[in-house]
Amino acid sequence: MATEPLSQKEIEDRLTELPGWSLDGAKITRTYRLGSHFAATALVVHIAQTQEELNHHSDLTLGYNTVALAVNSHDAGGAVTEKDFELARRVEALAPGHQAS
Ligand SMILES: C[C@H](O)[C@H](O)[C@H]1CNC2=NC(N)=NC(=O)C2=N1
Repeated sequence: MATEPLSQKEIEDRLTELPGWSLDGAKITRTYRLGSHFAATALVVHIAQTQEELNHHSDLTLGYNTVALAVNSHDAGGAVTEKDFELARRVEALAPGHQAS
């Protein structure tokens, strides 16, 4: 079930498959660096579309040329679930198209 809390080991195992992602407190996080503020803003819009499709939403932070995500599952009491990793994988798949690193 995608909304079951994952164990620490399950989280760590999944993070090994997601370079750049880490566990920060109770959320999985990643910061992308872009070539400009406009490029970072465009990535935010694309991520927002994806989050709406998944009905799963991160805390998105737009910097000068960075986009940071931090996510866990409210419906699971703030635990990390498979839905968080589904979002992370979808963002990892779309980020290269934005020349995000
Ligand atoms: C009512 C709505 O479907 C739920 O609140 C969705 C929306 N987006 C969500 N986002 C996150 N990160 N966790 C959730 O549990 C969640 N649930």
